[in-house]
Amino acid sequence: MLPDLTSIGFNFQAMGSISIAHNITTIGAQQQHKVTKPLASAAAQFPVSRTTSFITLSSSFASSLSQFQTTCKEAKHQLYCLPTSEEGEEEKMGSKEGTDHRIARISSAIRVIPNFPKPGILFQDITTLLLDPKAFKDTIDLFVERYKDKEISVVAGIEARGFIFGPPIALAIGAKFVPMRKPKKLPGEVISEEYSLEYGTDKIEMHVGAVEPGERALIIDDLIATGGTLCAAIRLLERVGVKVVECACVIELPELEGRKRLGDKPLFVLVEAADQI
Ligand SMILES: O=P(O)(O)OC[C@H]1O[C@H](OP(=O)(O)OP(=O)(O)O)[C@H](O)[C@@H]1O
Ligand SMILES: Nc1ncnc2[nH]cnc12
Repeated sequence: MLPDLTSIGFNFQAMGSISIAHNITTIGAQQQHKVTKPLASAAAQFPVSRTTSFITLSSSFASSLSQFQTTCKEAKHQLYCLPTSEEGEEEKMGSKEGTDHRIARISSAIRVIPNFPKPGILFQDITTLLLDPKAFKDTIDLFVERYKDKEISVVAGIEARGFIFGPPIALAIGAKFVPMRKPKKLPGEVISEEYSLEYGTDKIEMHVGAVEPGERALIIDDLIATGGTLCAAIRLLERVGVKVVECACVIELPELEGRKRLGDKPLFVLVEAADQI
């Protein structure tokens, strides 16, 4: 059953607050994210569970309703709604409210494609986030705001999607960018680490000499699933004496418990994907 989003939006505005929740059992595959707890005042107001998803009631959401209808799938989710501010009004950089709006926009710009690349995988597609320059910029800004004063000299980006988010962050915080690539892509001498994935195994490599012992690194990727990729990246950097200050991803798949695999290495994410079933 498809919810009446127009009326939710109306009630929402009338209440002038975000403290409204609707039990809705149908959710579009495109809106299956929730805002992570440290960043969301909304999350603080609601008992956020794994089966909670946020959507943004915006004109872009409304216009994607027909697509929403075609991609709808049965899922036992509770749907919480965050209001969007008017264009231009949400630049309260650094304020909690401004941050929440940015996170909500980022979350709703990520598309979820079921059964890609294999049956049973809910693929978190960040290419739609890149189509929204505001959401893309907000993504980079949130990372830059967090890391600009942490004396990071290396941003290590993981192939392929870490190459999209890593370089603008590196430039903004005055750090070098080091690509961590799939096997046989780097032309120089490399060191490598193997890892297992949600769907297979792989290896990452880094150029010898790209980093110096004692440097402080931030590792960037689009997503953490099992955490195997990030663990391999951490091992690779630590082998050559680099301190990994933190790992950062746009999306976390919490049910795969990759965060646990990282042990005490800090992980910062912007949105958590709803359950992968
Ligand atoms: O936490 P994990 O279970 O290790 O999985 C996360 C990794 O999986 C995806 O990349 P993928 O291996 O699909 O490679 P690609 O970006 O080159 O397509 C994603 O971009 C991460 O790098
Ligand atoms: N569900 C998923 N979506 C996108 N990238 C992934 N990498 C591993 N699992 C993924």
